[in-house]
Amino acid sequence: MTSTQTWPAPVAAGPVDATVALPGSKSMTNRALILAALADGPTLVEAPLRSRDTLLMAAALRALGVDVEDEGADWRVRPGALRGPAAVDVGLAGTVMRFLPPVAALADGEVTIDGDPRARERPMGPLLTALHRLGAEINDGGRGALPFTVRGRGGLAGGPVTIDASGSSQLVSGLLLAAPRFEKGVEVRHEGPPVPSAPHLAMTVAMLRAAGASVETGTDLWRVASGPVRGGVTAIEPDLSNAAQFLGAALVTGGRVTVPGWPAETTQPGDALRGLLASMGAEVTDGPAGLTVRGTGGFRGIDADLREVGELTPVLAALAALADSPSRLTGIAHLRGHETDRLAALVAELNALGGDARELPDGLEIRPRPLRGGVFRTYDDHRMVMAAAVLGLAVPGIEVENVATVGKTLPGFTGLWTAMLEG
Ligand SMILES: O=C(O)C1=C[C@@H](OP(=O)(O)O)[C@@H](O)[C@H](O)C1
Ligand SMILES: C=C(OP(=O)(O)O)C(=O)O
Repeated sequence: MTSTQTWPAPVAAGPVDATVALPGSKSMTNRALILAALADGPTLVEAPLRSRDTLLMAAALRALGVDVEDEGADWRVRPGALRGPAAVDVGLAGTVMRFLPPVAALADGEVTIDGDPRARERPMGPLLTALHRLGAEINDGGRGALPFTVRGRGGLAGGPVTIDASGSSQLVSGLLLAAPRFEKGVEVRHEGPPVPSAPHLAMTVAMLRAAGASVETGTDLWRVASGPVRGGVTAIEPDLSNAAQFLGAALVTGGRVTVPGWPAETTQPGDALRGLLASMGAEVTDGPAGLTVRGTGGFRGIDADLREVGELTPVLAALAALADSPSRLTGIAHLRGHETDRLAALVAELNALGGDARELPDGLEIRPRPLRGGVFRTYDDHRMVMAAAVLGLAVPGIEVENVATVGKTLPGFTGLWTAMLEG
């Protein structure tokens, strides 16, 4: 997925004025696929995201015996008897590497699971230990990381388990999503520093309940009863985290961007953009046309705890570098285990353009300074491409390395970006 050519991030010629329709949510699409694979009948997944992360999930489920077929813009999923032998490639998708192994443990046969070199470094051990305690046989050579083999026996006992999910909420979501199919369901208790990404855990619970599962929650506690998973129709919302760079463009250029189809109620963390961009000085309005963000001229930095919405950090950091006052983004130590060490990558790339960013133990401090053009490295991280594009609106001469890596969640990004700038 790498290319040696860079992408010249376009400078905004003036205030943007655009409506940007966004493809489906990665997080909802990959949860919908897992639940559909475990259901007792077919599911129509409406308006799913088609990107590297979701195509890898679809391929992984097909390898286990699930039928995932295009039906126009939708996906029709027909569950089958889960079976190995199978080889699964998770790429660099956290959702695939954490949601698929519990499903593999329900299969009959061996499932080998591997991914990109960086995926082998992302937090995984607590999930493997938990699965082992719940009755799975996994051979990971003692590494607690990819690659590993799940020796599925056609079912899993389940029951109570304690896990340290401070490295990633997905370690919990993975256990919960497959749990209706465990013989005893599951009771997951978290022990350790705080679990990040609370909205994503709420999304897991909401989507399980919508599929008919019985879920109880407490503080750092989730209980899913054993029982059937219903098929039917699951509509995927637009990806609100992928709205960040487009709405941010309104702020940077003093323009206006509308995202149609913004849900009135949602568990997506991107919904927090409304408050975050407003506190930077944007005017945010909700109407029949969608969510509109208007930049009113200059904009200020923020002091924000992003623990719940960590995936918004790269774009917010780019905005912070262009703001009128300093920013502190905290609660995000776990971003060191994302697609790349995002704290280190953002500091390195902002400072290479003349910026003043530094790492905090759990975040970033960014002081706006005049920036210059240069090559912006993206570390196989889709959100580094998005951050670079935001900077490029105001800073001439930014050349984005390996722009294709944005296809992890938004393959049409450069087209959408150019169309937004053209109005
Ligand atoms: O469950 C999910 O769909 C996600 C959870 C979050 O992971 P972490 O809790 O590891 O940050 C988020 O950053 C990721 O983009 C998607
Ligand atoms: C952290 C992210 O992805 P993943 O699902 O791979 O964890 C992200 O999309 O910002």
